[in-house]
Amino acid sequence: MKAAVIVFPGSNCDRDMAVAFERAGAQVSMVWHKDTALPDDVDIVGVPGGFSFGDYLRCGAIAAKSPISASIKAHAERGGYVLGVCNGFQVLTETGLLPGALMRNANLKFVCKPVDLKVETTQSDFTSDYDAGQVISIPVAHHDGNYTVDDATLATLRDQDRIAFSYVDNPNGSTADIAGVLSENRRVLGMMPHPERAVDAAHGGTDGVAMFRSLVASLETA
Ligand SMILES: NC(=O)CC[C@H](N)C(=O)O
Repeated sequence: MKAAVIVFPGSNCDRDMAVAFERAGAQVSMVWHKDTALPDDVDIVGVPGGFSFGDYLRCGAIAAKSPISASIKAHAERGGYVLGVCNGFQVLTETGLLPGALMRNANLKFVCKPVDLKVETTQSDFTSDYDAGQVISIPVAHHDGNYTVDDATLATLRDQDRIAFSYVDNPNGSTADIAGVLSENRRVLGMMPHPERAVDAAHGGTDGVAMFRSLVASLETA
């Protein structure tokens, strides 16, 4: 299974995401944002966390205009998998691959701590190794994590079972406590918490491992 992890100026979780994929058994290439093409036969693109372009304009807005972003969009539009974490989730909303926007945290502060998440759906290759309703602990680290959608979009996300994770104790003001959402075809996941920072006992927890393992296992058998 082949993964590509995108590197923007200011990415800081790119290596962590690569290690998480590698430990789950994926072959990983790092792809600079100025490249125009993804490696051949890539199964999943990881859009990592960080502060791309210093968070100027809006978090993720400049990265969404990088040359590689058109290829990420094309990959998703032909049914390819994409995982966007934190700044990566912000990039995916800015490209239009996922609905909604990540606004400034409700308390206007940077929040950096492990949080409890409820697994809202197991109907995706990202979440199938968890149990429905399972509570997992995954770290957050952001100042613009306040996921905001209008009522009609929220109703669609609920009707289509596209809320992947919700916060048990909402740290940022997100609509309906949403921590992560899936695309309509369930192959693009964006989430503010960092599963790649929870894949080793030294991280203080390993609840992120199941996501990378289930992805690699399902993409290998696909
Ligand atoms: N860890 C991250 O990816 C942070 C994303 C973004 N820079 C924010 O603070 O909201």
